[in-house]
Amino acid sequence: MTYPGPPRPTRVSATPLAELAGQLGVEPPESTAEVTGITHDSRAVRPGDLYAALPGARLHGADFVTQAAGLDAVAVLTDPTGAERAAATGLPVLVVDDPRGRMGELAATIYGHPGRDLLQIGITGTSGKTTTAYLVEGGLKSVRSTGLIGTVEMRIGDERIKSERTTPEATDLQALFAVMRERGVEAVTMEVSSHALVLGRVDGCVFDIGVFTNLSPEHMEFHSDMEDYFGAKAQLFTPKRGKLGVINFDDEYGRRLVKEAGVPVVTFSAEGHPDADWRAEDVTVGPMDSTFTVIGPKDERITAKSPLPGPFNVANTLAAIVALAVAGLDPQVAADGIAAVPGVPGRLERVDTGQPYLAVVDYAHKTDAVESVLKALRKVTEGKLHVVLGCGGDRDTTKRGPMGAAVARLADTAVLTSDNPRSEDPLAILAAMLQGAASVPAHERGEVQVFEDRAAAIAFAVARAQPGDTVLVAGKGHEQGQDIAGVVRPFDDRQVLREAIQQTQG
Ligand SMILES: CC(=O)N[C@H]1[C@@H](OP(=O)(O)OP(=O)(O)OC[C@H]2O[C@@H](n3ccc(=O)[nH]c3=O)[C@H](O)[C@@H]2O)O[C@H](CO)[C@@H](O)[C@@H]1O[C@H](C)C(=O)N[C@@H](C)C(=O)N[C@H](CCC(=O)O)C(=O)O
Ligand SMILES: Nc1ncnc2c1ncn2[C@@H]1O[C@H](COP(=O)(O)OP(=O)(O)OP(=O)(O)O)[C@@H](O)[C@H]1O
Repeated sequence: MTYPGPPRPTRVSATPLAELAGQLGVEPPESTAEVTGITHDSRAVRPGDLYAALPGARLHGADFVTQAAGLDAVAVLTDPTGAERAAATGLPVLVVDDPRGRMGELAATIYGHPGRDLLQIGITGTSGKTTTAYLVEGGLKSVRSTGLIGTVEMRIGDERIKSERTTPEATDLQALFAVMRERGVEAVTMEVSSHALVLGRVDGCVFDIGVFTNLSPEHMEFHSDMEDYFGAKAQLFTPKRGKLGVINFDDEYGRRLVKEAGVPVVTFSAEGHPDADWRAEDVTVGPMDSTFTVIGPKDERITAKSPLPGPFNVANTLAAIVALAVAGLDPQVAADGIAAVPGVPGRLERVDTGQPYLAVVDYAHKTDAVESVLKALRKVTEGKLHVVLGCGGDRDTTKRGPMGAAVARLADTAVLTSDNPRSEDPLAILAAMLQGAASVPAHERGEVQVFEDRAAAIAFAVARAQPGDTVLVAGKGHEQGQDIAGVVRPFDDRQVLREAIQQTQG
């Protein structure tokens, strides 16, 4: 299948290859080639592109130069190990030690620094990036033409494009910014993952506002330890990447970031901490939303509503209001726009077929998120809490035990099941979760069941539900596939849950 890549701008002025060589500080090749685009993926090459042939963990882009040349790339950027293969195509080649680390700045040049014409708001943190991004976009919408980039989708105004990952590669990101600029977008809100910060995906960006939500153990297959993870996130709050930070004062790592950030910061506290610049007070948590008052540094008093349940969504909502306030919006206008957001796909998304109990799908797939969402639902459920949960394969293995323990402790019925086992044996993943569940003392533990088949697990949880109970299907959220042994089969928790409920309704 051809990888289509992201949308591309229709108007790009050509950049002489020699100018790009000058930018990289390498000898200009004997070529009059002019570059009108850039991609790191041979399948996405368009005529006039510079093809960045990158060394990867599995492959080397230089193995695909023939395809790139066949699609009319005009030159290749690569590292010394790819140089010979690239030169064999006859195309001019630019060689640098770290092409991945240089392609962001080249992409920004090739597309004419589109980010400079956009208000850029970047959101980072372990949990809450997607939710906060949707809330910021919702608050901005009534006053600016907006773009959104994140895990669920990319939006250019009203056009929606499926996302491949949380933060696109730099070549795709700069092209996307250029398309946004071309279509009159004024402000872009995007999620900035720690992978993106480490792998140079946001090179070429200087965010007007960076938002930090929180930090807890995650991605330990990628980061050596929490210091490394924190260091990656902190990059967004250096002059190279950002101008101003909006930081969660309730989070331990947030308070540390306040001291270590290299840019001015503004703090917020959903717990009403008096030392925070902006704080939430008089919080009333309802079953599906929360209301509160925001107190600002100049004694502003804003009436706010989080359109999603749970105390953590008060924090996400407050973060969004503060980000927009420091961007110059009237905070009450921002809060009103946010209150009207109809929901965020797969984030505490309700499935309602008229059943006498609450049924929700959520993307919680990290220990901290699982704990937050289960505690939040504990508060709103009138009856028992039945939870379906799995852990992904080929990802951070350290969270399997803690997630099993968390669900065993906080749910009345914990139904452990598969969640993208990928190349791993689903039963081995489940065994690790079960071990965690078994570590919870029997008197603190709910019923624990195991179903390798996710649809069977969902049906079991639904069969347990009584009027007033809550069924949570956690982990996949908006996702529409289940990766078993490298084959992605269609699977949408929302649909499977709906069908399971309907079956019980006869
Ligand atoms: C660790 C990581 O992020 N790896 C990314 C990296 O992989 P890699 O450098 O090892 O690439 P590779 O597969 O060896 O291929 C080498 C090169 O050959 C190129 N290639 C390959 C095949 C081909 O036909 N033609 C071609 O040109 C590839 O585009 C690549 O440039 O570059 C690839 C190309 O862009 C990415 O697809 C890949 O993301 C993988 C799939 C991934 O799963 N990343 C996840 C972990 C990720 O980035 N997650 C974050 C965080 C999400 C969160 O917060 O939870 C995200 O931002 O999404
Ligand atoms: N501020 C928060 N604190 C703790 N948990 C949260 C917070 N916001 C959301 N969550 C929980 O984490 C899940 C993921 O939320 P969201 O998608 O907004 O975060 P994310 O940072 O984009 O996550 P990911 O990196 O996994 O895509 C939600 O479904 C919810 O259960």
